[in-house]
Amino acid sequence: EEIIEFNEKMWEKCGKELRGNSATNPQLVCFQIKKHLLFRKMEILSLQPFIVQYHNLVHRRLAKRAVRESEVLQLEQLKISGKTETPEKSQVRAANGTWLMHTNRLNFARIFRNLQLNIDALDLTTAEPWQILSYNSDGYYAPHYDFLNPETNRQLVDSRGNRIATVLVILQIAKKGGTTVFPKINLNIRPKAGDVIVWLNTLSSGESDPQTLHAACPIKEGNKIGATLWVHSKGQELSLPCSLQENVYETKNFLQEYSFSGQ
Ligand SMILES: O=C(O)CCC(=O)C(=O)O
Ligand SMILES: [Fe+2]
Repeated sequence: EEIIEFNEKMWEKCGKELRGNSATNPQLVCFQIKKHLLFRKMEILSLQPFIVQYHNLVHRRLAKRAVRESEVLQLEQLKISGKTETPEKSQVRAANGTWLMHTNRLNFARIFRNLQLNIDALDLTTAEPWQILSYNSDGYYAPHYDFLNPETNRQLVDSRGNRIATVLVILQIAKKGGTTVFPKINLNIRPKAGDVIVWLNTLSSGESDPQTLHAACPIKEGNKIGATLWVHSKGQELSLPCSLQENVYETKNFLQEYSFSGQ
């Protein structure tokens, strides 16, 4: 991910939750999605960039189990490598992290299948392994773009395309702080455990969308755990809605991939 220069001012929007207003922007609505006799709530937080929040997509109990599974994982990882004795500390990210194959662990596999069933506009198998992030007190993820710089990630981008979308599963929220902030569009999301935030990283031209700059705000109290899938474009350019003007998918029409009823 492309890290931009770190700057404390970027945390300015981290305080209270910031959302668009559907009274002034009628496109910011909440849909009931019907799927397999279940209803899901999908709320549009922003159209450009396209950002949605699925409410309670992952059952509380499953989220808890995945947290427990990830704790064991991190211990295993420490033992295996034998050198990562302290949490990864860097200027850009102060969190513990680990990679995990999509379906290698029972509960993450369940979550993966659940996501794939519900987010059917994206082929999640193109995603990099789960990136599990555990933020302790004072932990954060500095403002960055998930979209890769093709110059410095040539091999990955050439073989799998770029990271068109990010799927962030909130497994546990911090007591205070730890919101997901998009400072350039005045969005500061305080999700619940079990919520899933999905956004597209590109403009309809396929270029990186500069408005997708985002961060995990510093944790003030408690411990936040999230699991990210960075979804690559390869093989699904044609399954995304297209624009007649350009030979690329049209993110504004992404919505039409969903079947929904009412508001
Ligand atoms: O934890 C968050 O709120 C943000 C995580 C993130 O930006 C990422 O995984 O790319
Ligand atoms: Fe990110």
